[in-house]
Amino acid sequence: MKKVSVECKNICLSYGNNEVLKDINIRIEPGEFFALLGPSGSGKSTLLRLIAGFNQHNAGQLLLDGSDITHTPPHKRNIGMVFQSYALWPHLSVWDNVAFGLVERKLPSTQIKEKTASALELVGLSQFAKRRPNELSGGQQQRVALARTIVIEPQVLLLDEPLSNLDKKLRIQMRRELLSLQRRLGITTIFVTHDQEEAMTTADRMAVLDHGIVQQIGTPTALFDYPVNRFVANFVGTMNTLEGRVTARDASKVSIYVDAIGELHIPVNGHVPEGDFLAASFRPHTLQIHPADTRQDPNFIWLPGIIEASEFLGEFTRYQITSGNTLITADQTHFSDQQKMKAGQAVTLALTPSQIRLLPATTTRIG
Ligand SMILES: Nc1ncnc2c1ncn2[C@@H]1O[C@H](COP(=O)(O)OP(=O)(O)OP(=O)(O)O)[C@@H](O)[C@H]1O
Repeated sequence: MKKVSVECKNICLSYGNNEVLKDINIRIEPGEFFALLGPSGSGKSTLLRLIAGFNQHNAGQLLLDGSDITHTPPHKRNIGMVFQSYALWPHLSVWDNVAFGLVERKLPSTQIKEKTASALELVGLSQFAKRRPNELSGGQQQRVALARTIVIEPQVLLLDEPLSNLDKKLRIQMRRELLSLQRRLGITTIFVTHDQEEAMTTADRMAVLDHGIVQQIGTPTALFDYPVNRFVANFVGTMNTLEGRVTARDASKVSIYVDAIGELHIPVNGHVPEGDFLAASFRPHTLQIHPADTRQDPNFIWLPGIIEASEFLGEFTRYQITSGNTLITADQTHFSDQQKMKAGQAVTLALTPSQIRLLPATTTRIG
């Protein structure tokens, strides 16, 4: 099957006065597994339904393999969609649910038989063909919904929170299955989720949406390592930020003055936003906690801290530490009970300069 691209160009959609999608520009490459990630109400499902043809945009273009499909009705788009609720026919067997789209398209019965059998085999449900949906587990129903969609051989597969009805263990298993199926079929797939772990573990690339605006598009690693703002940074993980007033900037470093801490000199590493205030941002795993009297290696940026609380999470311990006026999260591995820091203990935090990102600050005035 030919792999196709999907492109949204300057797409806007409003419900009355409510602008739900604002100037969306995304290009999804042929064969890509692409996630739309964002909080509830950010417009993910609206965008997916628009690609399927169930919603109509007010402005912009929607291109499938380079051709504008804005005015093509849903059934002529060759796009398959799996709904969050699965939307299976309760009175039909698994076999008839999967064969439904082929019967509707009036395919010869031998082809219906062949294609239905192979779709069921693909999702590992051949032995359940005679059952009704209510005689299946959630994960099995989800596979029927997938088989029913891929049996018609769409050029694009749309998945609206397909795993949200499953418990955590099954969700992890199903997302692996989904990814392996997508890889075997090579079908361009767009996947809506509000679960960052789901998006990060499966997507080739993803777009983070907030209030109908695309905040950033990129690979999971790029979004985690180089978020463009604090919304993206915190949506794909935990990010510490120290906001400060810019005191100097040149091509190689930016200095900011942070209240109750002092001046920090941060090497330029990637894009530096404009503005008089910036947020020095760093992930919890990039920090090291040392006793307060440690000799301070000039290759690190050192911050004073007081341990507030700790949580043992098995593979690491998460510490909450006050530094200046800010609460900082630091993750540390391999602490024995003896080495564990206690609440109230004075410590020094070592920050690796290359791991610090400069992001726009939320405040324009400090103090
Ligand atoms: N048919 C509709 N009529 C009017 N407003 C709508 C309609 N469908 C969605 N909206 C509004 O559009 C916005 C985006 O909704 P959408 O369902 O796309 O968000 P979402 O990111 O998919 O959220 P969730 O994760 O909760 O499904 C919301 O403010 C919602 O209330």
